Amino acid sequence: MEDESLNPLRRMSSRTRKVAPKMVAALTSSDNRTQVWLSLPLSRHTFDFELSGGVNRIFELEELLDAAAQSGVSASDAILPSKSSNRRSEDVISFYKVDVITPAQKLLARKLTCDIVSGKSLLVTGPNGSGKSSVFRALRGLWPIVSGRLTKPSQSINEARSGCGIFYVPQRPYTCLGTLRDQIIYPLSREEAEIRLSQFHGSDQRSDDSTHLDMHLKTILENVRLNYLLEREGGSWDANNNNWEDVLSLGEQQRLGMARLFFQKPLFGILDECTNATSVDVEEHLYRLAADMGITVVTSSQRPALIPFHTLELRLIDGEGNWKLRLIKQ
Ligand SMILES: Nc1ncnc2c1ncn2[C@@H]1O[C@H](COP(=O)(O)OP(=O)(O)OP(=O)(O)O)[C@@H](O)[C@H]1O
Repeated sequence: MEDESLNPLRRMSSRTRKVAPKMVAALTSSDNRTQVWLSLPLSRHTFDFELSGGVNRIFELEELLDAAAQSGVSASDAILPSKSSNRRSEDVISFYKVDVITPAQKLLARKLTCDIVSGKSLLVTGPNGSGKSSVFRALRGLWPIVSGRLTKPSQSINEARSGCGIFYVPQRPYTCLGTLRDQIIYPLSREEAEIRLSQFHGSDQRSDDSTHLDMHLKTILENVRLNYLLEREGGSWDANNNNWEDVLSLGEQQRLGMARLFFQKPLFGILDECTNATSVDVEEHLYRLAADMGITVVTSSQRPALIPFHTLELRLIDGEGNWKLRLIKQ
């Protein structure tokens, strides 16, 4: 277990935690970083903590600046950890010096350092076998982080959006046993989905929740251009097909995967080549929807058409540990 007393950032007072990002911001825009840090007004009470935390943050900042210089990205815009003083840990996925290593001990990304901030989507690119999916495996916790630090929003319900923090959509979504409705609300049960939906709208309309849910799902189905599925099932959400995987094409399954994303409406959507079997125009439409819904996407894809939907590109160069960050747009 981590000894909290050894971590100066954890030892900071809540006031200091609020102030620290501002200091880092001030530090960033200054040539004389240490001087700017120490010139901030600090009360006697918190000075020791702030100084020890500050020294560590200076070291971290310098390492991040080095990483930015190596990667050719404008550090202030892309990878600095706390540019906005308002940023909450729930609003960012942060890789800090993470070594992405396969279970066979092959190093795919060395000291990966990158902040994915809410509103700034990331596109992960690279040749076959370079480690794109592996970065996602590390992000999902399927592979342990043995070196470096990965922080991300909790999966639990986010008080601001009533959705989950992160939702993962794989290339081939799992089709569950059950009704057409179940295919969209998976992994939630119908009751959980009804509760989730009433939370989305902050409503008390529990009496007609089931109708409300089905109407909402119909809109989502239309959005992912699968409304004909409902018609095909005679308009019944309770249509129960035990072999959805055999009945649906891969492109349809992928659009169902995106329907799940839109139902969950998370802060971050992790999209692992999950639209590559759809046509480019449908794919673009789906990404526009995600942006309109305020979902920040982390995408693995080789399709150039998706570049404009992202702020940053993480390129895994060779599957030998080398990577590069590129700012696509501000
Ligand atoms: N469980 C595993 N154990 C050992 N090696 C693995 C494992 N999973 C993946 N790898 C290896 O890690 C490397 C990166 O795989 P990954 O699936 O991340 O590549 P990718 O960039 O997503 O490839 P593609 O573009 O083909 O989907 C490959 O050489 C792969 O064989």
